[in-house]
Amino acid sequence: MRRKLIAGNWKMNGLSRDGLALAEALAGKLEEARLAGTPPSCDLLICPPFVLLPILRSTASDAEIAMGGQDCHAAESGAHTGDTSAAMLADVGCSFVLVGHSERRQDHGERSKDVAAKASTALSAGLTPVICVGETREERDAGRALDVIESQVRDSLPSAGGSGEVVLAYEPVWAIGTGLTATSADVAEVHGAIRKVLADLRGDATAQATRILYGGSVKPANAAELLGTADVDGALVGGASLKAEDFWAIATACP
Ligand SMILES: O=C[C@H](O)COP(=O)(O)O
Repeated sequence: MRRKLIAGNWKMNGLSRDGLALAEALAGKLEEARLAGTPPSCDLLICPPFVLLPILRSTASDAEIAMGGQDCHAAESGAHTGDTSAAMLADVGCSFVLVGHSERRQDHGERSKDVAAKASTALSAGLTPVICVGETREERDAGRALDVIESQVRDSLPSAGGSGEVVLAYEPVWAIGTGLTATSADVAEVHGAIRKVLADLRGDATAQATRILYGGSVKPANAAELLGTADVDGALVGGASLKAEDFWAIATACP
């Protein structure tokens, strides 16, 4: 049984006071729910901007909210101005890191082989990489969505020698921040295809144990349907993760 994971990607939003207020509001909701004997049935993860991680560390860890970075470098350390290593993320309390988000692929020219290298370094640092994949509108309209996603999964997974949990996140690029979402049928088809690739590469047991998240305009209003879709093991939430009420409503929509 895969426990659902609701992950908030705050992207490049919020100053320290905003981040702290958001984390504290979430922690408060969790505490209330635990005291009432109704804790959410999912794991919670927040991925704030790098500079907020040390500031949020104790609030997150006291509330048992996992923290993740939004990216890491593929190298362990060295002359990489402006970059952050996986070990640095672990050092400030992260247990996850997003890799290969479409905004990184678009804005920074990251290719799947770069994503695989980052995922591999993340595993070595003891982090769980959340490997993001997804097709563009043009690719879907051309009937190439499944091919594109399958090849992104194959090429973005760390080498088979790497051990440790990975999480996959399917985010159709055209659904990110647009208010558009894939239909449940499309999501089920893509998630099923991703699980098949995982089974092919890593075997059935690993494929069945691996969480595959959906991302792209997940909101309180559509969360229950998306989270109830076959092979959907959680959500990677952007805009709606910036409001504690909305993120909490998504978390509590987990079946
Ligand atoms: O990482 C999160 C995704 O890019 C989804 O963002 P969104 O929920 O604002 O569409």
